[in-house]
Amino acid sequence: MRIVLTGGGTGGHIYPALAIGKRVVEEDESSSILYIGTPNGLESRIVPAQGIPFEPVEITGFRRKLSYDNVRTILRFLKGVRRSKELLRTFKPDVVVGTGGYVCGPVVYAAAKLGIPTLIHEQNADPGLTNKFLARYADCVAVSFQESLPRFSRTKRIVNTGNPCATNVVQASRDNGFNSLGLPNGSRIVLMVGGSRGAKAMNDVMVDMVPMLGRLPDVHFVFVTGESYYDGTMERMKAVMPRISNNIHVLPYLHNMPEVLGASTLVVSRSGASSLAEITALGIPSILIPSPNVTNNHQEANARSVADAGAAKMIIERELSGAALFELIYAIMTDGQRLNEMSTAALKLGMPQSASLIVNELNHLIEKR
Ligand SMILES: CC(=O)N[C@H]1[C@@H](OP(=O)(O)OP(=O)(O)OC[C@H]2O[C@@H](n3ccc(=O)[nH]c3=O)[C@H](O)[C@@H]2O)O[C@H](CO)[C@@H](O)[C@@H]1O
Repeated sequence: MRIVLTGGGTGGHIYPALAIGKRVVEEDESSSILYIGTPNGLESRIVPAQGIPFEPVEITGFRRKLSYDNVRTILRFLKGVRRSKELLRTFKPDVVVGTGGYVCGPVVYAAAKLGIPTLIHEQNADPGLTNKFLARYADCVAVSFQESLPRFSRTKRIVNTGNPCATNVVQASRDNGFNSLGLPNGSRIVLMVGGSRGAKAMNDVMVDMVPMLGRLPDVHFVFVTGESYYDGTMERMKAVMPRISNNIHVLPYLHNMPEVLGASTLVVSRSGASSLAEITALGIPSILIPSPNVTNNHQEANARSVADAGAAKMIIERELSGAALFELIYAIMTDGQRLNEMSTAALKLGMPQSASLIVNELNHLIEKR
């Protein structure tokens, strides 16, 4: 298969695209991938580092209010469409896949106008602006949450495929997760992580909880602060407890997140779409603290969907405190039946086969052409 992937801005748009590319190559080694992204976005570093050919297209986003910048954005969009058409005519893909972010706009639109089959993937329960615009041009919209199906009514085909990041985590080794933390297999782990960049509000609460954690002596707490917050958080923890106990493990970032997730009993997390797909695919009970700093508060919609199914408890950031979070962790970790019930509910939502479902859709689109 010759496939163009496009998506960018945050890891939340890039990792699903890469997971789809990985599955395409697993199914057919002779496949060729071209990734089209913005020249300065995160994708311009992540994608070439994985050995995938990358071509840039300049684009900026629309402002939600009427402004002169929007005129410039439209002109840049049209230029982006011309550039995308050149790249597509040269690469001659069988199919084009967009996973959200502004850059998808010109690329998927250009592909549709050239008659190349297109699929867009929406990660969030509340769809993004670019995907809403592209939905009427794409041949297929793949969503990750059941409740976003009605949000794409003017689409040729719509399917719930889940988020392909889920496929990566179920392939990972749980034993490696314990080993990498230096813990015996089967240790009970509470993993707390504030998304790919860390979250100050969650780090503040980690510090507040340090003196309380002795109440759960058989539990290991793995606190992931985010690279930029690590030094400050460590300093504050040491001020509270000069010799941090052996059951507290503080790390700036986890490069083997799928393995550590596999080893975790409970996860306390932001509710970014990929994180939720990973947690549910593994059937891990969770406490979700949505980031209030995202468009349309979409992390709360993501979290609500998982909490309503009984797989998670949600705490709104303004109601977050060390004491409140610890009481909830304590209640869940000391109630085996509740852990089992939450785990079963999470597994029901999880879609570990997501990447194959999407690649099947791509094969259908190509056959139909
Ligand atoms: C702040 C922000 O705008 N977040 C948005 C961003 O997600 P953002 O990229 O912040 O978060 P996601 O939860 O979607 O993805 C994070 C990814 O990073 C990985 N990870 C994280 C920490 C770590 O130490 N190691 C590691 O590997 C996770 O396993 C996951 O695969 O795009 C998502 C998809 O549109 C949205 O739902 C989020 O609301």
